[in-house]
Amino acid sequence: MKIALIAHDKKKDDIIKLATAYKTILEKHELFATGTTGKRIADETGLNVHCFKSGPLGGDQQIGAYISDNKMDLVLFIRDPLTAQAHEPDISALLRLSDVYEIPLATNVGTAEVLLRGLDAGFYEWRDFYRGKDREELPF
Ligand SMILES: O=C(CO)COP(=O)(O)O
Repeated sequence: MKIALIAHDKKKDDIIKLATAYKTILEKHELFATGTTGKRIADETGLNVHCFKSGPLGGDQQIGAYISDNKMDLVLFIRDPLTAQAHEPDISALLRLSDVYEIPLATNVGTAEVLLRGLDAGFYEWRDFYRGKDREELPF
């Protein structure tokens, strides 16, 4: 599965803890991230992460493009709900596209843990079926 990992600045320590705790699950998958989040995860956990641009410079949009191309299976976006973000429209667009394409999306660590455990238990095997199919072939 292709997994996107994103965290706002005040949540970066939380996503490092999450990635460390679930490293044995995450390392079985292909990991993507916005720039700063991805660099920290790679440096601090040793996981292999493909880094897009930093979020404020277009990284959220790049992940959104992957979703719309049916090339992302899961989004773990640990958001900071208490700080205004200059690139809020990009964030909203990413969340919206996750919903448009029915991609499982966590916006906090609690949900991210449930999704990672569900992933490891095989709950997302339906994504293997739909990945690579054209938009017209999808059921939504
Ligand atoms: O701002 C972000 C997501 O909206 C995260 O971007 P960085 O990982 O580059 O800090």
